Amino acid sequence: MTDPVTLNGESATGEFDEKRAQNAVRELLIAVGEDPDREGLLETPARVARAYKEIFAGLRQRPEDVLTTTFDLGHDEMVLVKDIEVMSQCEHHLLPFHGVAHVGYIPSSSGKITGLSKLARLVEVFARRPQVQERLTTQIADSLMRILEPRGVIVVIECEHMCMSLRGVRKPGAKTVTSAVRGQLRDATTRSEAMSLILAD
Ligand SMILES: Nc1nc2c(ncn2[C@@H]2O[C@H](COP(=O)(O)OP(=O)(O)OP(=O)(O)O)[C@@H](O)[C@H]2O)c(=O)[nH]1
Ligand SMILES: [Zn+2]
Repeated sequence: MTDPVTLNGESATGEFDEKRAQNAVRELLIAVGEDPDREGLLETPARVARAYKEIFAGLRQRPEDVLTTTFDLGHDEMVLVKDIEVMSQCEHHLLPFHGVAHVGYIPSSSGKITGLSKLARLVEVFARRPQVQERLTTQIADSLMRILEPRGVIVVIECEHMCMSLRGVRKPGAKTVTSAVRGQLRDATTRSEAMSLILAD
């Protein structure tokens, strides 16, 4: 069940209307001057609808759904997963932005931790929505803080935006770096320890 509170906007439903998506793609093809009834395009509205369902699947997932496995290992020092591949869609142009996310946290004093893969799954939940990179970064950090109750969180994301490469200003290769730092990771020493781990090869 989708919890609208975790969605990007208050009136978003998270529901996927396949027929409506197909009609919209057909309309778009006509709008760009194509013939949606030519053979090569006959299946395109259905294919694009299925593709959109997949790339926006995060609208039907909650962070709680993926941060399920937690265990108390008594490890209360920093855990950092680096270079998690990010593929998201910019909400301004519905074009991809892609790159990597680095997600780290300092567990609660009881040592409550989650599975490493769950951090990558968490990135997916928020990446598979119409996004801006800043919100993607803060949503990951804030949901980790809320669900895992760690002493601190750091999320750094580096992405190239197709809307800047393919069109508009046309600057391929430009990277946008965003960060969200919470709790004890805001302290200068811990933060620089995390940053040196992130920057190390
Ligand atoms: N802050 C932020 N901006 C983004 C992101 N993705 C795309 N944008 C920017 O959103 C802006 C939208 O600007 P507009 O002037 O409304 O749109 P536009 O005429 O298509 O802009 P240009 O890309 O400059 O041609 C652009 O500057 C994009 O680079 C993002 O994740 N975060
Ligand atoms: Zn864009």
